[in-house]
Amino acid sequence: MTDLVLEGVTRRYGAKAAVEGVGFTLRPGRITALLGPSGSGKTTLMRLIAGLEAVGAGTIRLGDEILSSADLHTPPETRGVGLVFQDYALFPHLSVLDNVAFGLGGMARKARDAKALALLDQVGLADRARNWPHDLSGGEQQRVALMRAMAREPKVLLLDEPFSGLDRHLKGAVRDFLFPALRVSGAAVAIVTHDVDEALLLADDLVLLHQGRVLQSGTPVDCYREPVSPEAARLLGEVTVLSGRVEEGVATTAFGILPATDQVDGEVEIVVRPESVRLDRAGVLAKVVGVRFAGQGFDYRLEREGRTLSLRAEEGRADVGDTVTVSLDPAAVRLFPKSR
Ligand SMILES: Nc1ncnc2c1ncn2[C@@H]1O[C@H](COP(=O)(O)OP(=O)(O)OP(=O)(O)O)[C@@H](O)[C@H]1O
Repeated sequence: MTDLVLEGVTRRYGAKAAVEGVGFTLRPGRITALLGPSGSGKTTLMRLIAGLEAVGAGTIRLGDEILSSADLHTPPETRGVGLVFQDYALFPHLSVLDNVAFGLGGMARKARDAKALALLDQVGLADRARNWPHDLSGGEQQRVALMRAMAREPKVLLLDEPFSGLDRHLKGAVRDFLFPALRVSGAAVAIVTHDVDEALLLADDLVLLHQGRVLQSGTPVDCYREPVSPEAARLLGEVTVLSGRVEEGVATTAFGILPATDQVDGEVEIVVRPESVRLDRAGVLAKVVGVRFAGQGFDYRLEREGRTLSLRAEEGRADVGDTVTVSLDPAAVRLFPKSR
């Protein structure tokens, strides 16, 4: 099993770079989520890895084999890379079984059908083998499309928004079967998603993209807890960026002071997530300007000195207009020297 490695990958459309100097590694048996706002280059990267686009600069290699460089381009069909797009289009004129068997090209018919049936069985659809795709629900079609891609035993599997279009319940069901199956298959898997919670929950690795560049890559825990910049932090959920000033190891903010012994004196940006703000009798006064029930808890909007901040609390103890006392959790907030 081999790593898929991107180094310095650039692709331009006219004067504009859709991706620029991108490097990351997809590892066998691991699922890497590409996360980033619309237009950050996620789909372009998938197309480059699949070989549907040529790179302008940089290399894409599978182990020692170069798949793409400025002067070399392996065609998509010989890369060993499987691609499943959002609309997971099955061939409407082929049965469910034949759709999966389609991926098994060179085999004798009987062996091919037996293997396709075994794959369908893995996802609980063996009894639907003789159906037409349109007889199946969206979630079932999704599973068939994935099995069609997996039938070829790709070394790399790319999934572009595989869960968009599925309702919440179906998403859960598809994910529960899919992710363990993908890890066992040993393929290096990349998944494009807009859903931050999904990426944090399910991926082994993240690649955070912004304007065609990688802001940060690493495990979900590392990316969430140790963002490299306020921009990277913003990609993984709600944050407030407070400005502050460090003097002699102490940062002063609108919401109180923080230890900052590892910071040089000067202006800083402080990344605060809702769960890094605590209701604290010893804290500073803040006014509640919004309360929202969020299922597992309550989201408060707090205001102090003209700055607002979100706080997540288990109990709904305060209403709009109330005053509460809060502090920032020094272990959970992150300070960055202010970029000029
Ligand atoms: N064929 C193309 N011609 C011109 N520009 C393109 C082309 N494909 C992509 N781009 C541009 O490259 C940038 C990256 O696009 P890409 O589709 O990769 O982003 P994305 O992160 O997948 O976005 P989304 O989440 O909206 O799908 C965008 O600015 C897009 O307009």
